[in-house]
Amino acid sequence: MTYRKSKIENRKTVVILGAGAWGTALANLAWVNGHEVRLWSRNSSQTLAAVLQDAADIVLSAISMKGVRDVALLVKSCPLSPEIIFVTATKGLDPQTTYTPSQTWQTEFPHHSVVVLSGPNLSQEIEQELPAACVVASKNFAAAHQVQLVFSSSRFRVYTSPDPIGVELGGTVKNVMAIAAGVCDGLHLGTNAKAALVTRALTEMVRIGQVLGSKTETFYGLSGLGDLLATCNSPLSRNYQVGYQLASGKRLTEILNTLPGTAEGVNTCRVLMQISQQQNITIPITEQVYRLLESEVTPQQALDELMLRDMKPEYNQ
Ligand SMILES: NC(=O)C1=CN([C@@H]2O[C@H](COP(=O)(O)OP(=O)(O)OC[C@H]3O[C@@H](n4cnc5c(N)ncnc54)[C@H](OP(=O)(O)O)[C@@H]3O)[C@@H](O)[C@H]2O)C=CC1
Ligand SMILES: O=C(CO)COP(=O)(O)O
Repeated sequence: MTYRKSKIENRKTVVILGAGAWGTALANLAWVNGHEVRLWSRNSSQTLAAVLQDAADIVLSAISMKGVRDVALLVKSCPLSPEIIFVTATKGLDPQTTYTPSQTWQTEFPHHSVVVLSGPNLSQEIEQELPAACVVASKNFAAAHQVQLVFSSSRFRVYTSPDPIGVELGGTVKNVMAIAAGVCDGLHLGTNAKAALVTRALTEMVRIGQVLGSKTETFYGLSGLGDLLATCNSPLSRNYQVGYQLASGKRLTEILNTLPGTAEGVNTCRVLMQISQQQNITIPITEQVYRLLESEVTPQQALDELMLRDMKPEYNQ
């Protein structure tokens, strides 16, 4: 599907891969700014090669994590301009490689710039034209700035960052924390418990990020704390919904069968357990979410495990 609007200066051709909730919302943001937008999904009538022809400037992937590698390989099989900037908006981790989406794209396209787009961006609110902000992060500032120009508007404020992995990990790990927050609210544990959970969740995100090569301050920005607050506090979040419904006693398969769209936190939790074992990272909240998803503990048992961990200082010296 191709959308065209009136001519603007510096008009770009933006190909969006993935016509789900987030891909469609991002397509609209670029389109209202006057760019040519082509939206592609695996069910499209047009082939990917046809959509990518005539020198697309930006190729943005909003594919669920499970499809990222296959789609990246499909893109690689098409003729491409060497100038194309890849943007990834997926929040997940590859179970086979443990790579982030940007690492997957960069591996397949080592000579192209890759930009991560992430932030507190519940797609339903963005579709309602409510104001929001996000971060675009890349090792190549010029590429991040081009993406900033394409998506910025009076209702979508876009910041740049030089820390793509940090920005990506914030959006990815908080999905696991949103499952925990949903459990917390589903069990009606109160405001104190929720504040403690979200605060310790941020500490856990920083700890993971430090081992995986991110800047600590990135986690205190929009893509870390910002996205954590949005998803841990909104019933619009699918990950929060997973936790909330687990707390009511529903089984995971039953919840996922009726969930609208993707809850990446379920898969991310499993990959984080793999990474924590390989890298020896302490991730108590993620571990309890994992055990809950695997039906090894009840929500109440998961809570007890977290409350009765060994006593320790708030910050390790
Ligand atoms: N919705 C939101 O508020 C936000 C979502 N995100 C992230 O964006 C990503 C997509 O989320 P969202 O749009 O909500 O999810 P949806 O489930 O609505 O859409 C997922 C998209 O990915 C495609 N897809 C899934 N599996 C495959 C596959 N194996 N091969 C090819 N394509 C595939 C789907 O195609 P098909 O329709 O054919 O199944 C669909 O186009 C997730 O990583 C999510 O965490 C980030 C910020 C906000
Ligand atoms: O990432 C999101 C908001 O920033 C969307 O969260 P969910 O995938 O949990 O719906």
